Amino acid sequence: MAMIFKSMSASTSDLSFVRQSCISGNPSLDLKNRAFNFGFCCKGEEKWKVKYGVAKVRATVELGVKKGSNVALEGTLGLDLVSEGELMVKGFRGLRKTKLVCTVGPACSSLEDLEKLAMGGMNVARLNMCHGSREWHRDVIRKIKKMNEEKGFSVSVMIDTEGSQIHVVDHGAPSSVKVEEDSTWLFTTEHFEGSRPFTVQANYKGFSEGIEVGDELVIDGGMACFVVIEKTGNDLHCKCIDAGLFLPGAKFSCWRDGKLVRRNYKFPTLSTKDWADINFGIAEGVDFFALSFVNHADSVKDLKNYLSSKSPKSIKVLAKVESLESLNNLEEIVKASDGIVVARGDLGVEIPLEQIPTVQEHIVRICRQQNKPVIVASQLLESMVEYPTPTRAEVADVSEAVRQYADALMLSGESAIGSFGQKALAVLDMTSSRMESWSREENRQNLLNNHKLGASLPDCITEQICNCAVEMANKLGVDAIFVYTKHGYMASLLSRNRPDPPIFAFTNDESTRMALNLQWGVVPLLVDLSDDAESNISKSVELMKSKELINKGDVVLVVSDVAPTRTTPMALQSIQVKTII
Ligand SMILES: Nc1ncnc2c1ncn2[C@@H]1O[C@H](COP(=O)(O)OP(=O)(O)O)[C@@H](O)[C@H]1O
Ligand SMILES: C=C(OP(=O)(O)O)C(=O)O
Ligand SMILES: [K+]
Ligand SMILES: [Mg+2]
Repeated sequence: MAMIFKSMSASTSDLSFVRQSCISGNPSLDLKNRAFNFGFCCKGEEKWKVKYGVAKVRATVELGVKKGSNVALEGTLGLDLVSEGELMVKGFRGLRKTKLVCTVGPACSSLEDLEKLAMGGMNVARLNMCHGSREWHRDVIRKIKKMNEEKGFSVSVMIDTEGSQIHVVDHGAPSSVKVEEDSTWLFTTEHFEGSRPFTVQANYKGFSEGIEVGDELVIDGGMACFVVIEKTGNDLHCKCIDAGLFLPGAKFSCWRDGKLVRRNYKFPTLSTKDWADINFGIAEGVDFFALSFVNHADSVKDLKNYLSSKSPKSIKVLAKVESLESLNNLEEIVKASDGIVVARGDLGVEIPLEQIPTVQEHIVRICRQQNKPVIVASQLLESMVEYPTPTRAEVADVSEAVRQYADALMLSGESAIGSFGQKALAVLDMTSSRMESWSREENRQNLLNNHKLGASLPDCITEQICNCAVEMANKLGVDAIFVYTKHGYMASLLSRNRPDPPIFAFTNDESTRMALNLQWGVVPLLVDLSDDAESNISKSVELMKSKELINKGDVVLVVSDVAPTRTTPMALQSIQVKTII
């Protein structure tokens, strides 16, 4: 029995719903009265396929999917469920290039919610070790891994360290507290239980070192502002000069004559707790560490050295740029890291808010020059923590990050504690897809400057091959780029040029696959690769064809890199253009 129906108006999530239900063998799949804008056919009871671009004929059907049938996991293509679904529905050009990171918190930590986020396009799940117990995080990581394994998702896991920073541990109230103009407050390290009005407790004894009478304390980048009126010992007596709010765990910066006062705390970038969290991450097999409050490249190098001796798999290290110091050492930090997080939350405490946009643009540019993935983070859709729609300004901010060709966007509180996490993810998805297609139409990637990376001849050859491959792919308007990669390097060099078509990166290394989830425009696939490059190419083309992911007439540009062997004693890097017949 073959069923075919074709009709109008629905979204990818409907398709995802259908696929998901098939995989979990949900017999109560209810397709009645649901309309779709893609064709759909079910051959026999167990197999089904989706084709895009078919005629619009309205119909409703019921699907007889056998309970427990394993439809999406057949074959060995190693393409994740979500990319496959998107590709079928939207075609090559419809694949979103910008990657999406969601912070997992109490609002989205159930298996069901994690699956919805994965379906909605979450590429990387971030766990912030500032919050929650290690047991809580372990439970979430295991759920994600189980979901990947059993349902065909490919969501990477990132652990974000707590790091050390001065903040307020108590301000006399359990949640936020209002600060009225002219009210006077005591900032102290004296430990007290319960609440004491107009008293805030700092977490570090030397918190007031270098602060003088007349200095201004700016809370959380402008939530409230105080002037220091008296200093007794380590304690500061302050008067509020700009009313606002004190949030739990608020942070502050000190200003004198309109300039930030730099105070030299000797906090280690990685505290004892952070090292314990890193060991925990290694044991749980996470894919990324995001290192908070990196000031120098050395702390990144230390962690990378530690991981190379202690972790059985490759784990990438991202540096979070969120201090003034890190901006001064930016190039060295970018060079030492596997990627960067523009952590605008804390950055906004350390530098004037109005400088954030230019600093962000600068960091994104440096990262692309150095070929390192970059995540733009914090407050992208902050109002969606409470409301179901974003502000127009937030949508404009997201669009700007996409226009700058950042690799990834990140949700924090929106997904961790917000009531509309899935909706916020959908806003990122839609907004980035729209800006990407506009950028393609405008040919904006021509504006990227092609910074030369390689010094040695082999490196220069690889880089040139990738630059030229992208130029060719764009000019020829090919449907897809295929690349075969062990460590992801060639895939990243292609991604750096922000090509029009998607980059399908075939790798036989699971950690490379998970790392590439963060890279702009790359769809990673886990496959068996042999030493024979030609056979790898023909096998993957055949597999894609058999799944009707590529069709007759499609043009694919293939970039391959063959290491010398005993029989062919020379390295061979090539660009081939294949027309599918
Ligand atoms: N694992 C967690 N458990 C509880 N709350 C969390 C967790 N992760 C994040 N949150 C909440 O989400 C908010 C936003 O997350 P994030 O931006 O990562 O942290 P922060 O605001 O501390 O920098 C946090 O303030 C916190 O209230
Ligand atoms: C991403 C950030 O770090 P965290 O949420 O851990 O403070 C930030 O400060 O913007
Ligand atoms: K953190
Ligand atoms: Mg931060």
